[in-house]
Amino acid sequence: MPERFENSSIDFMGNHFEFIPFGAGRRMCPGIQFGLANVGLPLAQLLHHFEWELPYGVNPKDLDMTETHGITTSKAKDLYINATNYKNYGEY
Ligand code: HEM
Repeated sequence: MPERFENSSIDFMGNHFEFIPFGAGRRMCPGIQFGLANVGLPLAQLLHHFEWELPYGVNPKDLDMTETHGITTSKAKDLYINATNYKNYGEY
């Protein structure tokens, strides 16, 4: 639920312990800027170049968003989505 941080003053720079993806304190991740660039840029490219849709007949309300717990949190059930190149829509 990333939207829980909307309109919130909580940041990820190690000052608020409810959200520390890069750790905190003197052993905090030194690769934070490199890491952020390598999340933001590929994500922006994927969103820019593809149309993303659920497979035919799948209702968004039926998506199982159950999480598993480990070193990182991930979805318990795989998410299947169709990526269509924007070129097929004749936009470029
Ligand atoms: C989105 C990407 C990344 C995430 C989420 C991440 C997260 C973390 C976390 C949680 C820690 C432990 C901090 C602590 O103990 O308080 C850490 C440590 C570290 N990270 Fe990253 N990291 C990322 C990318 C990178 C990159 C790109 C580099 C190097 C180019 C890097 C290098 C390091 C190093 C060397 C440490 C150990 C720091 C120490 O123990 O003093 N990380 N990282």
